[in-house]
Formats: sequence, structure tokens, C-alpha cells
Amino acid sequence: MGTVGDAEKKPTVVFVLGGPGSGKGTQCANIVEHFGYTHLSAGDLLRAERKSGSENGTMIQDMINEGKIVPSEVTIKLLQKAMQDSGNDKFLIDGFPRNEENRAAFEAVTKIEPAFVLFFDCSEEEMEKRILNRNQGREDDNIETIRKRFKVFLESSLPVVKYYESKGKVQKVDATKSVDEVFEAVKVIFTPKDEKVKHHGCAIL
Ligand SMILES: Nc1ncnc2c1ncn2[C@@H]1O[C@H](COP(=O)(O)OP(=O)(O)O)[C@@H](O)[C@H]1O
Ligand SMILES: Nc1ccn([C@@H]2O[C@H](COP(=O)(O)OP(=O)(O)O)[C@@H](O)[C@H]2O)c(=O)n1
Ligand SMILES: [Mg+2]
Repeated sequence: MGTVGDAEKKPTVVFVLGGPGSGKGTQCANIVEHFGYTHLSAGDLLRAERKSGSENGTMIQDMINEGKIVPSEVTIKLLQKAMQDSGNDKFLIDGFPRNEENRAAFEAVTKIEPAFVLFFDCSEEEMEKRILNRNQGREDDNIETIRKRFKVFLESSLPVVKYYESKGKVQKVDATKSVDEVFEAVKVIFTPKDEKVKHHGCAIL
């Protein structure tokens, strides 16, 4: 791949994190439309793998219904395949890494460091309301499983956000606002700096 002297370029990866129902999928769809990324939702890939009748199907279903995190090996394989199949080199990886094992394994296997982490900060009360109104027929969108997912988020996923915070890589957005307001904040993060200057017409020379 690539021409002589053109070291193989690693893809750009943005991890999109936030609690269940914080609006990750919704905002990723907006980002894809405006910024040319490919959206890969780890949860969607796992649900598709389960439906495909894979040998891991039952395990995946059991984990999802308990709000537990599927072993990294399975999820990373699905992500790698989706990245290869996409033909793109810019990815929003939504809902991954969800724990330290996800994070360390992805880095070890792919050697990819995220460009940054987009973190949707939302209250539990708001997330619960949104999930209960989601109506996507998801078996894990019931109050009992939602509570388990919140617990896993606090105990296992937030430490990953903290890890990236310590590396100065987290872009936090207030996700309790409306879809449009959240996207306004997201747009600022994805718009290249020189274009921001152009739009505001206030370059400091
Ligand atoms: N900012 C928002 N305000 C109100 N509802 C929202 C907002 N963002 C998303 N939703 C709705 O909340 C539910 C969960 O959003 P989703 O994007 O699936 O979140 P996640 O992928 O983080 O679980 C969906 O029904 C979605 O339409
Ligand atoms: N990295 C991941 C992402 C999701 N999952 C599983 O998939 C479920 C649903 O994830 P999701 O990202 O679609 O859920 P939301 O945050 O969108 O509500 C999680 O509760 C986990 O059981 C996982 O095991 N590992
Ligand atoms: Mg989602």
C-alpha cells in the first residue's frame, strides 16, 4: 500500500464516549454528514454480529442483556473489519473503549492512538428519560438493565475518560442540551482552526 517513501498512514480515530443515552449515535450521524467520517458504533456492530448467527451470538446477547462489556477480542475484530471494509481513513468509534481492557487491547492490537476523545456529559436522569423513550426495540432498554449499564458506565467507562483527560485528549460537551445545541458545540470541535478564524473574521496576525 502507498507509494515509495510514503509511510503507510494510520487512520484518524475519534473515540466518542458518554453514558448510555447521552446522544452518541445521534451526534455521530450529524458529524458524518458534515465532516466525512465513518461512524462505527461498537454496540451496533455487536448487535449485528449476534443477529448474523455467529458462534459468539449467545455470549454477546447475554452480555448486552446484563449491561456487561463483551471481551475486547470480539469487539476489536468487528471494529477492524468495519474499518477495512469502509474504504475511509477517518472514523468515529462510538461506545468504545468502554473499559480499561477495551482501551489497552485496541492500542496494543491496532497501534492506533485516538486523535481525541469526544465526551458527552449528561445527567443520569436525562439519559434514563431518553433511553426509555428511544423505541428502537432494544432488549437492554428496560429500567433494570439501564441501571446496570449506568453502574458499568460509572465504574468502568468513566475511568477511561479520566485516563484520556490526564493525556489532555478529552473534548467535553454538555450533552443535556437539545440535539441542535449539542451539535453546535460539536461543530466547533471538528472545524479546523484556520476555518474558525475565517468564519469569525478576527485573525490575530
Ligand atoms: N440532545 C438530545 N436531547 C433530547 N433527546 C436526545 C438528544 N440526543 C439524543 N436524543 C434521543 O435520546 C435517545 C438516545 O440517543 P442515542 O443517540 O441513541 O444515545 P447513545 O448512543 O449515547 O445511547 C434517542 O431516542 C435520541 O433520539
Ligand atoms: N465496547 C462495547 C460497546 C458496547 N458493548 C455492549 O453493547 C451494549 C450497548 O452498547 P451501545 O453503545 O449500543 O449502547 P448506548 O450507549 O448507545 O445506549 C453495552 O451495554 C454492552 O453490553 C460492549 O460490550 N462493548
Ligand atoms: Mg448508541
